Amino acid sequence: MLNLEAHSLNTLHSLGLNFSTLRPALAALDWSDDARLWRLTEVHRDAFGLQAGDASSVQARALPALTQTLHASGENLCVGDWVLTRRNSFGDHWIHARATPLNTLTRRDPEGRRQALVSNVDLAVLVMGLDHDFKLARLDRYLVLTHSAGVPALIVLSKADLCADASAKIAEVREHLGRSRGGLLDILAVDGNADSARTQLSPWLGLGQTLVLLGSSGAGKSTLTNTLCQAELQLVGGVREDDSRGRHTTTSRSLKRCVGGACIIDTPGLRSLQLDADVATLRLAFDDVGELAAECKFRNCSHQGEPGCAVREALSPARLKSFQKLQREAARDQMTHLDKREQLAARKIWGRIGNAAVRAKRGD
Ligand SMILES: Nc1nc2c(ncn2[C@@H]2O[C@H](COP(=O)(O)OP(=O)(O)OP(=O)(O)O)[C@@H](O)[C@H]2O)c(=O)[nH]1
Ligand SMILES: [Zn+2]
Repeated sequence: MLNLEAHSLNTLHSLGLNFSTLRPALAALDWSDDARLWRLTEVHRDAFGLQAGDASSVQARALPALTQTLHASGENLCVGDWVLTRRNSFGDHWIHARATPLNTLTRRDPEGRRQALVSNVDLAVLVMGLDHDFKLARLDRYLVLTHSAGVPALIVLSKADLCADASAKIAEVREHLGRSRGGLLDILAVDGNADSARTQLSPWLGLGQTLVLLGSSGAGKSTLTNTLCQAELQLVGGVREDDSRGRHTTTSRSLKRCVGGACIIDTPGLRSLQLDADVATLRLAFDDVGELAAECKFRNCSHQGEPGCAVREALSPARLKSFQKLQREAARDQMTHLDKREQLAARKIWGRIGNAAVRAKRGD
């Protein structure tokens, strides 16, 4: 039975609980034997950090039965989840249930397995530095991630204090994204160390909101988190001067409460973001391509050079390149094991033919 008297709604709201939308998922859980509701705020190797509405926090482990059930459906516990625990006779907390999340940002790990990064978020803040970190193709990729999860996104260009003309950079991003909407709310340029960053982001920092900061290592996520929380909560790492790459200071996702009342999940910089989006999802995320494609001369236009291609005409070449790259990735991920073996075999044959041709030319 849903036992929320024990957890004052107000305090749970301060942890980001949206009770009206999450109620069905919570009601479906096993609340027997004094189960307690927590928000999962940290993921460690074999334990989870949990916070309750009254600001108490504990370390807990997940019951193998829960982990296995989630695993079977390609899911895993992640920061942002709402979970129930019970204590055993030693007083240890064990997670036995998880409320089905309202949304989950998911990627594929290097082995191709689905990996939930964060769940139940209201806004994804895509942080990109106005130094060597600035890459439009990365934004395209992150926007597919957020769009396919149904999470609105805000682009925050950090290190504006190091950039001679931050407004021009905002304009560059706007031009690149063209008429794409894709759940993008705004584009800001901030100095992550300055109080003004807090003011700029204040419309999104209200009580009950959960924000997740995403971006590469050294982009300035922890710096911004500290400013938004007005405290030195996160270790801030240096950037290697030669390439502005960060040092991966943040090693796990964790949830902080910021001054305006919102909760902020800072994530470690992702070295690679392999999307978990199929070709159809990708088309939805690139709504600008879909819209323009309707105006192409040929209905099955591949936008690779056909005459009368509205996509090539109106879309920025860099955005089209992103779309085509991500489309190839999605198609490859969608291939069956057998398809992949066949493709590999074909590549080997072409490789051998190529080598033979080279040898013949050299007269070996
Ligand atoms: N001048 C300036 N420096 C910044 C700004 N934001 C971050 N930095 C610096 O950039 C470096 C990396 O910042 P972090 O906040 O640790 O980057 P991160 O994205 O959290 O990196 P990971 O934890 O590795 O994912 C630090 O030396 C910061 O001081 C900014 O807006 N202006
Ligand atoms: Zn076309």
